Amino acid sequence: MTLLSISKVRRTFGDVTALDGVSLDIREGEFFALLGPSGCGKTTLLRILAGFETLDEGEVTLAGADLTQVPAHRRPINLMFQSYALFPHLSVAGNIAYGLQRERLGKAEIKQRVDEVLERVGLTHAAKRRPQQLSGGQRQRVALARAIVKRPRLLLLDEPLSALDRKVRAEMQLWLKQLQHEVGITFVVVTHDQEEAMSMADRIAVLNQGAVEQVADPVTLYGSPATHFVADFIGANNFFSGTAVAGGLATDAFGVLPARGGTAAPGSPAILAVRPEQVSVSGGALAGTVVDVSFYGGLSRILVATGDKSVIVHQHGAPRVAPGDAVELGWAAEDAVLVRP
Ligand SMILES: Nc1ncnc2c1ncn2[C@@H]1O[C@H](COP(=O)(O)OP(=O)(O)OP(=O)(O)O)[C@@H](O)[C@H]1O
Repeated sequence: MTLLSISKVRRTFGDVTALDGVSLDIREGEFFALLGPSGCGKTTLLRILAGFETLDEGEVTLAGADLTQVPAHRRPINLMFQSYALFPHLSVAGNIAYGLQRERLGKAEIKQRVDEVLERVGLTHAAKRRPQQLSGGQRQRVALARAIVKRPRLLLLDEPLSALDRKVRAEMQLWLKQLQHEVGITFVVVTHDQEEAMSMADRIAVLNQGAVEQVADPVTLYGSPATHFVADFIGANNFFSGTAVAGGLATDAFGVLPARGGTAAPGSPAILAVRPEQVSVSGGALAGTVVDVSFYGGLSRILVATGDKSVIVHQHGAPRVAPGDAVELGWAAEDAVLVRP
């Protein structure tokens, strides 16, 4: 069931078009990510949903009711900022209780809800501590506790993990996803980090220059990107340009390269995208020379020169080629996809 419906939303700032007719449907209970590079408009969209920003055109409804006329504090929506902005003079429990106290709930109910949420985020033992006595990951969990204790219908998270270091971030990604499934609140997270979006979200909208390029689940986005931008933004990829034909892409330099049809119409200009892990180094039709090999433990990254192009190949485990080796690059047609330029 659709919880949040965003329809043809436009927002300009002077001559900058931050949102250029964005339409999205977000389902009840979903973990949804808005992903895109800096400046693509994702924060503006989040702020519109939260009620801190107005729109020029378009509609936003929550459970069928117009949201745009509802002031920020009356919306059943909570926004968790990038900087968690915890009150330094309040304890962890005090920080979490704050919003409920402002709603003038009874003491007993506040205590019960705070205790429940503390347990949910694994911070019962730290209830009396001050924010500055916590680690970055723990502070993050307090901020989340504070947001979910109010039981919003929709929780908006702006780059929620960006303040954390890499290792803690990876743990928090898993934790956040579990938490979301447990509490069942619809999450909309803004991020420019494609790995973060891929690992957490049920569905992702990829934004580029104020417009939605594609909305899909992570596996579909990775395996069947609709556009060159999506294929490039998500994960590593190799690209060839040419004309879509039956069975692949016609190129000037390499003849017809095998690929599935994807989103490119036959006869039209198209880009072939093939993931490095789908490219093999023997038995293919593209003659090349290994230029560089790097080993990353579980993965080897091999750079091959063919014609005037460099192709990246990933091999599982230790490399099985060395610089200077002659190779024959190839891939199966179903492992490459034609996308719109
Ligand atoms: N209040 C404002 N006044 C003028 N321009 C703005 C304002 N807010 C946003 N913009 C512009 O609108 C565009 C989209 O900004 P937005 O903050 O939504 O992007 P973003 O994808 O969230 O980027 P980032 O990841 O860097 O925060 C940018 O070009 C930005 O400079």
